[in-house]
Amino acid sequence: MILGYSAAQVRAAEASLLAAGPPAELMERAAFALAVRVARELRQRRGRVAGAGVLVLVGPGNNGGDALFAGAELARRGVRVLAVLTSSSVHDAGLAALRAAGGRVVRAVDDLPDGAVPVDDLPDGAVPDDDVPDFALPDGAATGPRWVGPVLAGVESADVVLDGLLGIGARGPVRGVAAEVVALVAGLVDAANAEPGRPLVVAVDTPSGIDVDDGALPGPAAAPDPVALFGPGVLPADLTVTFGAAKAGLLLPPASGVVGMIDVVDLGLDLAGVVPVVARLERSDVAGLWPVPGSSSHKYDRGVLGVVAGTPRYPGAAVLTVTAAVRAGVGMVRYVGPPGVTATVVAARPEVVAGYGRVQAWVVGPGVDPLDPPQAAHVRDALVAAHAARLPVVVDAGALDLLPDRVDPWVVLTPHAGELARLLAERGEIVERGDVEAHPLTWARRAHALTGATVLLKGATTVVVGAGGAAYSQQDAPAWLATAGAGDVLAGLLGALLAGRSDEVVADPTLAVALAAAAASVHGLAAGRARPGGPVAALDVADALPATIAALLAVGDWRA
Ligand SMILES: NC(=O)C1=CN([C@@H]2O[C@H](COP(=O)(O)OP(=O)(O)OC[C@H]3O[C@@H](n4cnc5c(N)ncnc54)[C@H](OP(=O)(O)O)[C@@H]3O)[C@@H](O)[C@H]2O)[C@@H](O)CC1
Ligand SMILES: [K+]
Repeated sequence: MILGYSAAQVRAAEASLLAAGPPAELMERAAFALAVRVARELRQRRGRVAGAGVLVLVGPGNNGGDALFAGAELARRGVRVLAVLTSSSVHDAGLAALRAAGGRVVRAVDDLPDGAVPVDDLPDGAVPDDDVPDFALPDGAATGPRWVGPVLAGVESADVVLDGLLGIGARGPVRGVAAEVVALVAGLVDAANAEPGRPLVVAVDTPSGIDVDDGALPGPAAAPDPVALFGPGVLPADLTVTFGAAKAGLLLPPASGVVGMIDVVDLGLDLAGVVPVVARLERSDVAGLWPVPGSSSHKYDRGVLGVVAGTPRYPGAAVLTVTAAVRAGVGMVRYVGPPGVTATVVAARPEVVAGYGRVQAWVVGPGVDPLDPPQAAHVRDALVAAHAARLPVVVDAGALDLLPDRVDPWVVLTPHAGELARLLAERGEIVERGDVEAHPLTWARRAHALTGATVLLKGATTVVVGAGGAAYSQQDAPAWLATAGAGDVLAGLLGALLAGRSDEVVADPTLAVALAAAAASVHGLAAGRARPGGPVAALDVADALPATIAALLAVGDWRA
């Protein structure tokens, strides 16, 4: 499990370590680990470290200090290091170390005296002069500040760009020259995306331009400058090397989309007893949550799932939901719907039993039109019956419009951003889809507070919140999974999980939150397994569930 903490939690945990030893020691350890990680990337990309090019973007604080010390270590290993300073004062000891190791420095500050050259500190003989090459400005940038040329050349000749502009001290959108550097470098890297030699962007602790605590992207979303050269207010990373513990913002959307791989450097922080802001389940965690039948299990204790899904207009949603539940290993499915849809469902899945009966959990809503009286009545009946019998329910799609004001915490809502905005607006909040997308954790929490339900907010990164403040973020799905019917499969899969552990979920509703996160994870993994690297249809995802679950459980066994 990856645990994501707030900047304040990390600083508090660091305080005791800082009190125990010299303050520079932590930074040296962080920087050394970062340099080793970058060296590994360079070796993989080029076969050797010496002779590689690394561009280091340096901000005013300790994040810049980390980057400078790492740059120094890389320079000692024969890497051509060019540091871009975005502030008139940077970490002194880090800068001295970089200079001593033969690194070169460009000052990207607006207050250069007339006639000053932005490149300084070229140690005699340490680096050939042509290492900071001609600064040909592209069209449209000819009037840009003088540092633009060296930065352009630096990006062009870099194997790795190290983003040490801002870490956990960042507040709001990137300001000043650093914002221009972010925009320029992000634009250049993006433009080079299709090229084989595009530099790898490694974020130091966090990508600059994200909100470290809630994963928001407070800067401009697109080019602030009409010249296409300049990009957005964040520098997307391929790899984030984060120190001490993962920061919550790395796990939370939308920032989770710009952090790349996450590597946590252990600094020996003591976070015991500190409740993380958000958690991400890894495969072994999901395996541990899965209800696995024992030798004496029968279909009833494996869970019976009631499903109210589909209408004559959307029969496919019912087929997808029950197929996913059956494929996920539920003991039995009871389907409730109009006769024509029932016939289609039973033809597709002969295991399904039609009509009401005893169940351990419900899924209501996939493919249901809330204005379709018979199915809307079934949804309402199921919600009432589930509340009376204390049974978990997945409330999806059309059933979200039929939700009572308050529900039990073992009721799991599965909206996407637009549906969540509508649900919140109906409860008096002034919020639109874009607001939910910009601050998904905040609005999912609000929906939980207003309704009492566990809330699974679907997206490229899925956020789940619920009882006790528990929050998860899962990012296991390929982009191809954004396809019709994928939500129906998720609802059926989650229903199977809740039915399999129904009593435990009601006894401890935080389990509903974890199981919803597990379902989101398996959903994404199954999509990847169904059609690796290519388009995937919803039914393919459902069909890939048994093999996906088997592979997860094999990992679980191996770890045990
Ligand atoms: N603590 C530890 O033990 C360890 C910490 N470590 C490292 O330290 C990092 C934290 O360092 P930090 O506290 O110096 O903050 P950092 O992120 O460098 O930025 C602060 C500077 O940025 C400025 N600034 C703020 N917002 C801005 C914006 N939007 N746009 C532009 N500027 C902005 C802000 O200015 P101010 O707002 O104060 O005017 C201030 O000058 C941490 O992420 C990790 O890398 C590791 O070495 C391990 C040990
Ligand atoms: K950074």
